Amino acid sequence: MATMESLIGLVNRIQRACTALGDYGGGNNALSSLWEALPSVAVVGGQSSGKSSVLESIVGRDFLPRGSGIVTRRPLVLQLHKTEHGTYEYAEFLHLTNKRFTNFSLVRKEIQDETDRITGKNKQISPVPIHLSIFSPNVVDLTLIDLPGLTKVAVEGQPETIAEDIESMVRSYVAKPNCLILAISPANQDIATSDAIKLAKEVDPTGDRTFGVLTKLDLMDKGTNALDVIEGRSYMMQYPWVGIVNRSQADINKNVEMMVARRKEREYFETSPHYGHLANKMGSEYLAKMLSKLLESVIRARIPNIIALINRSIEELERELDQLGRPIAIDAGAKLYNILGMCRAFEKIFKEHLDGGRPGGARIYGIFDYQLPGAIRKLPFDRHLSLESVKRIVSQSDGYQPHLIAPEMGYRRLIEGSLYLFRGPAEASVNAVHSVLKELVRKSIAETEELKRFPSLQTELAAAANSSLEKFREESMKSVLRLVDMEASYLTVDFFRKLHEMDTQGSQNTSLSSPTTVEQNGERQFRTIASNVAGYIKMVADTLANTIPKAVVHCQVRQAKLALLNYFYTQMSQRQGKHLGQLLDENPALMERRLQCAKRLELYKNARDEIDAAVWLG
Ligand SMILES: Nc1nc2c(ncn2[C@@H]2O[C@H](COP(=O)(O)OP(=O)(O)OP(=O)(O)O)[C@@H](O)[C@H]2O)c(=O)[nH]1
Repeated sequence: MATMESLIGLVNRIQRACTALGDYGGGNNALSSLWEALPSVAVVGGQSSGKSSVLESIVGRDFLPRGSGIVTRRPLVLQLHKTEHGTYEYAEFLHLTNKRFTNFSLVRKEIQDETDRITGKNKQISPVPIHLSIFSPNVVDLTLIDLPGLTKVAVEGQPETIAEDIESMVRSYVAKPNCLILAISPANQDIATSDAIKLAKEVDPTGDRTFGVLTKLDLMDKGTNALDVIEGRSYMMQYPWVGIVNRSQADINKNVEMMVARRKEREYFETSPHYGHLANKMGSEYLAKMLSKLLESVIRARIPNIIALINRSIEELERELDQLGRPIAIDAGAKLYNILGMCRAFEKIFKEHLDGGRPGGARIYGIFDYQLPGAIRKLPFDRHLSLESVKRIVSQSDGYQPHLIAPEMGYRRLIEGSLYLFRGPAEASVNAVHSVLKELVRKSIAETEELKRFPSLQTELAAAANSSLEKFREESMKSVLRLVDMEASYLTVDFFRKLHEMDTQGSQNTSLSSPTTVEQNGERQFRTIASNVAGYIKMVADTLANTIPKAVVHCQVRQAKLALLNYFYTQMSQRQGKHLGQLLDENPALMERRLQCAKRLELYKNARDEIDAAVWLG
């Protein structure tokens, strides 16, 4: 397995990549978090407990912002890289790649500026970490996360909820099972009041991953010492407590060098009557080495889980990318190819609706089987052929000369008037089929998976299809009305010949029946006319009930199947790449999702390669 440097360095590299791609754990990503699986050391403590001093002492440099109230307002991921003895020290920020800081007071300023860039000057906090790498021969390979101090009260400019906000941010780090907790408590306060220990007890009740550090031993009241805590009698932890003596505020004000401070700290423990026997296990240098060894062993133990998470995430991300579809190619030819491919996918679904593979087409045939016959049956022929109406129309048609035999003109007027009524059902059939076809276009677009990514193409495709359907409808309307008009333009003579024969026969029988008055004769003749016309209309109705569907299917349904997008295809083939690209503008949220998935997939694949390489380095 890899050496300590390569494993911690490996995790450092993966952590930096995670943050760069927006994965800094905390569950605020819809995507799984690799960060959360990476072991890290979170530095937790109450305000002014000495966190920053411990960090600076471990690094051996003055580089953290200081001040009253809350200074640390964003997590600072501090990645320490041990370099060859004698090499110069420098720092780099993830957000300022290729810029090396050798002046560490500028590092402090950059931390302040970068903090303000996200949180603004109003002392808010933010969970977005700042990544700072320090390369120095005076450090060990180690990653520490400096978190805002667990504060008690808001100061000027901070929201009342600042204490809860900080605690929930700190919790989002320390609650992770892969996170080691460096709990900083000042020795000059009762350990029972330590904010850090209280929180650690909650998230790590067995103390498996809590590391106790006691600062400010030099500030304890004369005649007192912290041996009860340090030797585990006050609060037993899995790992032994480490005592620290950092620079006092006076030392800081005097700019006492960190290296000098480290030496003073060593001397403090070596000469201490209380801690002399523990001197080799006290102080910030020992703490750093021990933390580094502990972090390396935790990483080593977690590598299999990390690899499993990475492989699982790669599969999930590749599956999602397949669903989201790959980015469309740049050149016009590829764009046109993609567009035509999606149009054909749409047409296939549309035809399946019409031909029975999908449910839509049955509605069209329902129009011919139920709606059209029903509409014809409801036509007001009774009213049009009432005795009164027949009398009126026949008389009007005769003019001053009553008809001699059969009221030819009367018949024509009655039939024409009746036939005109068929226009309604004929038009209604055309419009009903048009509505169904439009609805099938809408449904088919919605059912075409490939189109989901391209709202503009969907809109353009729907407009083109509906425009074609409109043309087909106009054509169909002309055809069906022509069918109705044809019935009026030439009456079927045979029908009336047969009627005449039946009438002649009927009148012979009638002469034998009881005598009637002129009035009754006249009425009977009008009833006969009405009945004859009704019979003719029935014959026409039966004919139209068959011919109208034929015309509608021919002009609308068949055309929709054969030529719905012909005009659209012609337009597309004449469009330039730019216009084609406009059709392929994807839903921005979907593009963003694909981008995030692609970046996260790249991160996981790189991490897998890094881990494979580290494991091979052995
Ligand atoms: N004498 C002495 N002073 C210390 C020690 N550790 C920290 N201090 C002083 O305590 C004050 C707070 O130290 P910091 O390191 O800023 O504490 P902090 O927890 O980082 O503070 P915030 O991040 O601002 O909450 C500073 O004035 C330090 O000089 C120590 O071991 N001994």
